[in-house]
Amino acid sequence: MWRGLSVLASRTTRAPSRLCVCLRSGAQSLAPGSTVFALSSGQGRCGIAVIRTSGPASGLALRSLTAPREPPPARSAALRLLRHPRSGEPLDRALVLWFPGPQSFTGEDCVEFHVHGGPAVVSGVLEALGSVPGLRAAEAGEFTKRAFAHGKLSLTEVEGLADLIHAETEAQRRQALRQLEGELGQLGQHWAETLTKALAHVEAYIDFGEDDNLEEGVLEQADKEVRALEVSLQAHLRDARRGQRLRSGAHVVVAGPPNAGKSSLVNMLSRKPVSIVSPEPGTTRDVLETPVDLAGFPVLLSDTAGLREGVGPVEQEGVHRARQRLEQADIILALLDASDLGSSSSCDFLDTVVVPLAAQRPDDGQRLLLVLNKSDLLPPEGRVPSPGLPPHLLLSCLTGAGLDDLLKALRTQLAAVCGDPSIGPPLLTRARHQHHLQACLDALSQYQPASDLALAAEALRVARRHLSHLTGGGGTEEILDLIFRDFCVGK
Ligand SMILES: Nc1nc2c(ncn2[C@@H]2O[C@H](COP(=O)(O)OP(=O)(O)OP(=O)(O)O)[C@@H](O)[C@H]2O)c(=O)[nH]1
Repeated sequence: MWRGLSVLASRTTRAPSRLCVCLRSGAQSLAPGSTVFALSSGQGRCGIAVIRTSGPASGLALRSLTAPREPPPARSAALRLLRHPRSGEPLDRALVLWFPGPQSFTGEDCVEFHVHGGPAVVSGVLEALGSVPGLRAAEAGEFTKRAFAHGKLSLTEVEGLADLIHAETEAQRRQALRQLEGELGQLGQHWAETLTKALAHVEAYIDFGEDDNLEEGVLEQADKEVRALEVSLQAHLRDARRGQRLRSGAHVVVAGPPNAGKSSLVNMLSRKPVSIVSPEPGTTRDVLETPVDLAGFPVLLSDTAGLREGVGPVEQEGVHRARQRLEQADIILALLDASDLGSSSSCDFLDTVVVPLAAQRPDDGQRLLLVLNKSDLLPPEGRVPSPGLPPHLLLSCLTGAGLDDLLKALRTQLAAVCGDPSIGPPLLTRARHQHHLQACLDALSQYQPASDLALAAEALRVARRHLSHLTGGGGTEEILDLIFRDFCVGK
C-alpha cells in the first residue's frame, strides 16, 4: 500500500485543465483551506492500516499527533508514538510519512499514518485527527478529485485508477494500469497535437494565401494528416466495445439441448454449485447467471434451459428466455451430448444454432465454441460418430478430460472479444471515450479545405475540442460526478 501511494505521490504536476479550474472554484468540498482525512486501506481488522490526510492543515495534524517530536524529513518513513492531541493518551506506535505539496498524490500537503490495523487503533487515530482544527472526514473519491483538480492526474488516468481499484481479473488489472500510466491520455494528446498542427497550417494559409513566404504543399500536408487521423480514430472506434467488455465482463452463454451437461459445465467453470445437475431432462428452467474469472478475463456466465420444442408452458418460457440470452451473448458455448448426436433435439440445435453461427465470420459478431460433452461415454477409440460437424472440442464434465483445451480455446476467444490488454494500442474503456471520438470524427467530416478554408479551420477547432474532453480539458462537473462516484472513501 505504501509503495503504491508513494509511487503515485512522485508524479509530476500538469497544468490544471479548464475542468479542474471549474472544479476548484465550484465544488464546496474543494474550498481553499479544507483538509481531509480518511482510512485509505480497506475496512476491517488487518496487520497495517493506512490513514492519510490532504490539505494545508496536514502539517498541523502531524505535529499535533506526534508532539513533541519534529516531523520526519519529506517522503521518509519514521517511527513515532501517536497521542491524542487533547488528552495526550497514547494511541499507537506508527510509521508516519510527510509529503509536502506539490510533490504528493493530491498536489497538497499530505500525511500518511501507517498504524496497526485493529479497529480500536484506527477509530482512535481517526477520532484524534477529527479533533485537530481545520480537519474533516473525506468524502468518497475526494483524494483523487483533489489530485485531478491540481493537475496530478488526467481524467483518463482517474478512470484508470478507479478501474484498478475495482479490477477483479488479471486482464482488467492490466488494462486499468495501462490507462492509469497515461497511455490512453497520451494517445489523445498525440491526436490533439496532430489537429493543432493542421489548424496552424490552415490558419497560416488563410492569413498569407499564396504568399511566397509560405512553404509549398502546406495545405496538402495538413489534409494528409487529418485524413490519417480519421483512419486511426475509426480503427479505435471499431475496437471500442472490446475495452468496455473488459471492464464490465464478456457474456458467455452455455446453450444446448436438454441433458447435454450445461449445468455441469457452468458449475465446473465457476467452481461452485450454481445450477442443479440432474439426469432428468429439462431441469434448468430459467437463465442462471454467475460472474467468473475465466483465464484472467471477467465473464458473466449464463446457464440456460435446454432448447427443445413441444414442452409445457413453464419450460417453454425457459426456452424463450434461453433464446433471448443467446442473442445477447458475446461467446456461445454450444454443448451437445457426444453420445447422443443423432437425437432430434441435438439435430435441431445443430441446424438452428450451431451451423448458422459457424458460418459467420468471427469478427461479424458472436463467437461460437462447439463442445461435445460426455466424451467418457464414447467408445474407447473416442471418435465422434458424426462426420461433417463444425470444428469442435471434446470434453467430459465427469472426468475433467478436455478442460484444459476448452480453457485455452476460451482464452483465445475472450482475448478477441475483450482485447488483449498486454498488447496493441490502449483501448477505449468507456462509452464517454467513444462519444468524444465519434464527435471528433463528425466534426472532421466537415473539414473540406478545397471548398471553404474558414469552415475547414472551424471544423478542426471543434474536433480538437472534442478530443480535449477525453482527458478532461473543458467540460462539466456532471462528468466528474459520474467518474468519482466509483471511488471509495480514502481514495
Ligand atoms: N457420463 C457423463 N455424464 C455427464 C457428464 N456431464 C453431465 N453428465 C450428467 O448428465 C446429466 C445432465 O447433466 P446437467 O448438467 O443437468 O445437464 P443440463 O444440460 O444442464 O440439463 P437440462 O437442465 O435438462 O437442460 C446429469 O446426470 C449429469 O451428471 C459427462 O461428462 N459424462
